[in-house]
Amino acid sequence: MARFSTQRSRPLHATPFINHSTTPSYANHDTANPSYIRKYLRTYGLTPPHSESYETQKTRCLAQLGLKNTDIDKFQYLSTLRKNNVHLFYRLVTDHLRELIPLIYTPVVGEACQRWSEIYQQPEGMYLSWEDRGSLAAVIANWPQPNVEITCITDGSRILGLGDLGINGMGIPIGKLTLYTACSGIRPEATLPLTLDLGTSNKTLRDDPLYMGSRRDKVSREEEQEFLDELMAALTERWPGIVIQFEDFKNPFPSLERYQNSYSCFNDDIQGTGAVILGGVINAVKRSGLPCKDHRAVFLGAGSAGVGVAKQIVEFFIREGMSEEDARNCFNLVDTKGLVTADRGDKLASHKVYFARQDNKGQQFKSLEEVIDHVHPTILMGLSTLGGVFTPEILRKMADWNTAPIIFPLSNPSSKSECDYESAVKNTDGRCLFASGSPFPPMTFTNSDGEARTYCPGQANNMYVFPSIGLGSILFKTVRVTDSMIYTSGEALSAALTAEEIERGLLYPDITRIREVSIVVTRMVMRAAQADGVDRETALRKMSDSDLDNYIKARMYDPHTEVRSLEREVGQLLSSLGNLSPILNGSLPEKKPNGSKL
Ligand SMILES: NC(=O)C1=CN([C@@H]2O[C@H](COP(=O)(O)OP(=O)(O)OC[C@H]3O[C@@H](n4cnc5c(N)ncnc54)[C@H](O)[C@@H]3O)[C@@H](O)[C@H]2O)C=CC1
Ligand SMILES: CC(=O)C(=O)O
Ligand SMILES: [Mg+2]
Repeated sequence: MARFSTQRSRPLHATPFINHSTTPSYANHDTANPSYIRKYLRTYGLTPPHSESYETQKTRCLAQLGLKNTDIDKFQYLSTLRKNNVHLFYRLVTDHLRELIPLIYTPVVGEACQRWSEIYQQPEGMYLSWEDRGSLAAVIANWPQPNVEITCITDGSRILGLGDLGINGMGIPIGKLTLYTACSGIRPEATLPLTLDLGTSNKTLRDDPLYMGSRRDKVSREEEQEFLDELMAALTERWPGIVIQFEDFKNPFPSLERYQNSYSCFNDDIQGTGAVILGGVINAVKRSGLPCKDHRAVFLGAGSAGVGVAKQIVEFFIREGMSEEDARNCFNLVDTKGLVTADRGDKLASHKVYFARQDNKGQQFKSLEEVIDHVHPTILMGLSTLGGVFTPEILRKMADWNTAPIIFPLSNPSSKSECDYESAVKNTDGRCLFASGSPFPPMTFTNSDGEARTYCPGQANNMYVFPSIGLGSILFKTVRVTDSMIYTSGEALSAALTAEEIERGLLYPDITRIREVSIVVTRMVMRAAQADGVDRETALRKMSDSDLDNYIKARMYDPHTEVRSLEREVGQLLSSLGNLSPILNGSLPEKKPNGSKL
């Protein structure tokens, strides 16, 4: 009798039943599997006998999660669940996005990275070291999943606002890729978390006996570039068309410039952040009642995120009818030396030059307070990693000068947020248009007119766009990720709010709708790719919007239907062999080569 093939057709490429210690167990021992599936998977007898419902599994998981005392315990519980029963993990996450995203992503992933050496339990993702240069393709060949479609790469040198954490930054690619799966349905086995061990400037880590990376100081910029050149070639050689997301590199501008026209890649901190903040700002500007030309923005932080965000908003102001010069003049960027001006006396990093003020008449403004008093901003953005720096005094000034001040403290994790929601609401009498990088809870507040209501903060985090940029690029097999694809993702996000969400005063869609929003944002990203001629799946071009939405939805991994589709596929396979009934009623007719009768 023919042996059953273990290969199944998949919406996105996959080889499901590889059981390798570094990958989640796709041949999972799911207690929901009916007995004939267990027999097919050869897991019969390896799990408790009763085939239980997802509701029962969920009850148990949530109860176990509830028994964990700390956020890190919860983070670890969820990591283990992802490893042991990947479909159950994603069923749980997609059903409880609001509660679970903060545990698998910011803020808790920040603490997890800080304590990675201490809490490490199991391999997830790949580590590539400086010593591996020259052999990166051979090391990458060790990754057991054959059909990777997207990778997220960090060198750990700027993890959230927590500085250089070396290879302990691995929590970030894992967390980001988990969101790719949860939010836009890229199959879990098609994702590759990648951390580069290129040394660390963090001496405390190098001296820590538990640290698991190399003890060398960070390699030079030239060495890093040489390494990345080899890495990009090796990744695309093994997985042609792979989408490559750069994450949390200190000064990632040179790499983006170097690779963006020759690979399907993007930098999430510059571009993803730029797009997501664009989305919120489009809505906030509308809500503020002021035309673009009357806005004045102060950005604390002129790094990857600050400059990336400012550039996207300049583009928005231009599209709203302003000249580029007028649009650029709405922006005032502040770094450690104060307001970025052309005549400040220091050599500006090249990414800051575009925004250097020329109209300061020789005057220099050294502190945020001085800049604020000089500019009287309508928009205050924080991308500085400086927790609490938007003081009550600064917030009150924003409220004095503006009917609806736009205040976005965007640094992560929560401890680095430039202010919290409560302070922003209280010090602006509830009038601020607010969004933060890490989540804050809603609050009730009674304003000076005696009106009490519930206020809901926005979460302005690139998680609203990168999953769609990635999925759109994968589905269209784009040759590169264009500026227009990035801009369009933010614009599409801004338009994705429902009437009810607008009524509630939200600037971003409710997080519980993220999968639904991702379909629309993905479609718009694909349309932008199509307009730029960078798509390779040309058959999709002719689809109407609704057909394309249906196509995207059908291609998205859905953990809830995964067990059902497995049942269907096994059923079809067995019935096509004309041999269904003996399997379904519990016994395979022939002895298997490994001696098992099951
Ligand atoms: N909400 C979101 O989706 C995102 C948030 N971020 C957050 O933004 C923050 C910054 O990220 P990057 O721009 O990539 O980092 P970066 O290191 O490139 O830039 C940080 C900037 O802050 C400035 N800065 C630092 N200390 C300062 C001080 N004492 N006074 C004035 N300026 C100071 C630096 O001069 C630099 O311009 C991080 O906390 C990160 O977590 C980054 C990407 C996405
Ligand atoms: C969200 C993100 O990418 C960051 O904080 O770096
Ligand atoms: Mg980041």
